[in-house]
Amino acid sequence: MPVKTVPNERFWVVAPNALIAQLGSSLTGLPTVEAGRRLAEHGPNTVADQPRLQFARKIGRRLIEPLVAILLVAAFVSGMTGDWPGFVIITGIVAVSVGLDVVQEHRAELAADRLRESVAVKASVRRDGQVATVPVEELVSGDVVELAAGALVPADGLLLVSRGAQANEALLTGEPYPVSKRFGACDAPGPAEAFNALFAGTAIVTGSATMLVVATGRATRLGGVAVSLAQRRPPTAFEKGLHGLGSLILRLTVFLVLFVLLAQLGFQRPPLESFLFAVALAVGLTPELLPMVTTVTLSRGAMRMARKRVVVKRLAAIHDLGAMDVLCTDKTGTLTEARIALSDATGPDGTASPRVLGLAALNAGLASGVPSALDAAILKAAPLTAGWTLLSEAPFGFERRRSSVLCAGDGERLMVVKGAPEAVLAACTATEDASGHVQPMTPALRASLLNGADARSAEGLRLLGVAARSVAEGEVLEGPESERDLVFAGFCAFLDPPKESAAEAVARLGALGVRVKIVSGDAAPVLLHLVQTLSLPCKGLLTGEQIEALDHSGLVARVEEVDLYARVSPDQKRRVILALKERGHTVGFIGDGINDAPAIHAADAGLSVDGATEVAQAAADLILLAPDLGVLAEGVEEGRRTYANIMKYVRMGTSSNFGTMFSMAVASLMIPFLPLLPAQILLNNLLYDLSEMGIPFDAVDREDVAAPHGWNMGAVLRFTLVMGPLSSVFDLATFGILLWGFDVTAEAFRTAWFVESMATQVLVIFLIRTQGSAWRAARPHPVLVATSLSALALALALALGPLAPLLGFAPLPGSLLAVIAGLVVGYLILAEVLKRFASRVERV
Ligand SMILES: Nc1ncnc2c1ncn2[C@@H]1O[C@H](COP(=O)(O)OP(=O)(O)OP(=O)(O)O)[C@@H](O)[C@H]1O
Ligand SMILES: [Mg+2]
Repeated sequence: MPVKTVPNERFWVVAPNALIAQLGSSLTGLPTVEAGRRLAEHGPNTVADQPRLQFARKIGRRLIEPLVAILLVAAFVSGMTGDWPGFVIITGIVAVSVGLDVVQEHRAELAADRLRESVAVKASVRRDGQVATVPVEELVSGDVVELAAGALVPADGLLLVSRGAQANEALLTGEPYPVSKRFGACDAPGPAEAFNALFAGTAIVTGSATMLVVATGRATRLGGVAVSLAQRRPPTAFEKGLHGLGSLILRLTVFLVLFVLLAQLGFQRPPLESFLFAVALAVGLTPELLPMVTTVTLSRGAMRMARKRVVVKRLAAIHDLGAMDVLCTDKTGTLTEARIALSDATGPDGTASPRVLGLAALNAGLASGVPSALDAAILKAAPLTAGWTLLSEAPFGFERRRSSVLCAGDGERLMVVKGAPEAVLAACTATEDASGHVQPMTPALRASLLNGADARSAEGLRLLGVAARSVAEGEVLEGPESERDLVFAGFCAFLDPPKESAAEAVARLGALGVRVKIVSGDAAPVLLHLVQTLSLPCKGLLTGEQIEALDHSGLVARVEEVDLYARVSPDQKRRVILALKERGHTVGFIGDGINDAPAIHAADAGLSVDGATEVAQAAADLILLAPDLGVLAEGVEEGRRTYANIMKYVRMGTSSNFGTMFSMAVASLMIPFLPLLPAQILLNNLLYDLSEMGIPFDAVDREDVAAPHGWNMGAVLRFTLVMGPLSSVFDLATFGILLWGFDVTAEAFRTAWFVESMATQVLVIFLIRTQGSAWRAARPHPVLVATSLSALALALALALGPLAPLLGFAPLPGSLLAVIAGLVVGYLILAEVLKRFASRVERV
């Protein structure tokens, strides 16, 4: 039977039964075979490109980069004019550098993708009449999926059942507040008003739902566009810095190259050769390996973090982790064991009360959706009494901090509410103790009950208030407004032991220059008790109420000295993060709940843990497979390591490489022939690039990981202004000695200079890679040693070996080689001395 799998654009106006029939499905879902067939026909439920396409696109993008395009033109011109060695070298260089770059980068990205897949989101779907868990990519239209609070909606679809479901559709409509989703007929003109439909990219924040999948992948409303928009983040300070440096180099290059070209033409040199020389200079000046070095370094960082059980979802977040100087965390699971157990249930008079526990169990057991940790603890202590049925419910909400059920059993109808003590007490008009003694609620009584709750919280117990009232036959639970006139029954108290290892982890982070702040929905006394038990170095306290009274600038003024935030709502968590960012901090946030997602998203480094709610995991950049703050300290060090290695490449590029190309430009104006042929410059550049392929693997110094760092343009410039000229001075000295000391031919001049500049450029990495004494630093990684030394050996072999005449090189006398060796050693000694001066301001 052919099924129409792309139905009506406005699918929500179609009656559910008709839509199910149209999609060839049923209430029990699709057969697995049929789902497989549809998956093969319509493709996976994803908006990302296939890897092969990405690869082709990457190569294409490289080839149209201006410099590469110019090189290809240059190769063509060389070929036309019969300069075959030039043609071969130029095309060879383009092929090798584009190839190396793309292959390395692509491999790195694939590896990172594989890691990411290990935390990919799964969906609960009805197949063959049973609920199965499949990766969201395998969903097809006609599937029937179950969605619980905290789930991301995996596709566009029609609601078949809603159990108090509310969705956050900010991505679709821009509306930040959750909207109610209900089953029923709807003739809304657009998706924003379609209360009976759910859309991919939005999230269920309360309640749960069953959905018939109507559209998947690119066929969804948000399709490719909005998803990628949502994933695009503003660049980090480091990325902006690199970009700024890139455009500075580009401008310098354009200036230098135009100047050289005009001067050459002014001297009436052959135009084609002058043009090629200028192009080669431009190629030599560009840090073309920077994207590759960045990606490979980051992806190696991601691999190493994976070994420590941290999955990196967004590669650049490793930098943010390294630059992070404030880490905000929620409490449960990171600072506590998250083994929540019921301690006791007491009536208003403080005596043990089985009735409170029974009511709490009704509330916890009858509520639909996944039970929360607190619910699970209640049900473990007191299983749900048989004979009660759920009539309706108002699921838990983090702003309201209460959850209610309306249920029937034992010949009566009851509304049972539980939640944060103050939130429950606010809706109570009386109290009732175990013996049935009812007392009207007075402000004094409420205050004394709250005081009692605070006192117990101060012992580290987590408290929930429980209240109920009987409900008349006709009355329904219409949502939070119905939670009124309640009779307070008592408290349930829970234990959640502090994690011993947390104290050490916080201390380690502190030693790395990362300040830890706790941002929790729990009550202030609980936080204070925790801080005391673990002796955490946290001071100051703000509660959600106090934050509510502050505007943004008021909060910005307070966040610096306050480390504890209690009873904060999801939006207030986000506000705290934004305020800290405004103070110039690089902020991390770690959390696992629906309530943490906005803050995770707002943070520079958003962190979550395995098993956290989907929305939290989706918002996170990094996911800890074990909820342990300790590995985070290692992640921070890893982030700083990648930064240090990328900076090695940047420093090399801006100083030694830049100096060499600069002196080449100057020399070309002072001598009657080209100091290096265009093809030789390109070869020089290619070998130099090869020598640096090992940088991402290199070890870094202790000092590089000791403190947070950010991009520092001043430091980069200072380093360049000291080290660049040093390299130029030695090049020009070589140039003088060659011309006046040895009176060499043009070919020998080029050979000598090629050898000298290769040796200085390649070897100086062993000095620049550390800011301390080269011989006392962490040992260079064998890969770096191998790439550097083999690039140098290859350079010497090409310049002095049998292929030399083909490349335009000539043999050199031994005395000249000895002089060159002396110059190289002199340069390295001076570089080692001057680098300290050059990088002094870099530690700020
Ligand atoms: N299932 C529930 N039913 C009723 N009330 C609840 C429920 N879950 C949480 N609450 C109330 O809402 C408050 C805030 O929730 P919760 O403590 O989970 O926030 P949080 O910010 O995630 O805390 P933490 O920092 O401990 O992770 C709780 O202290 C409790 O009073
Ligand atoms: Mg939490």
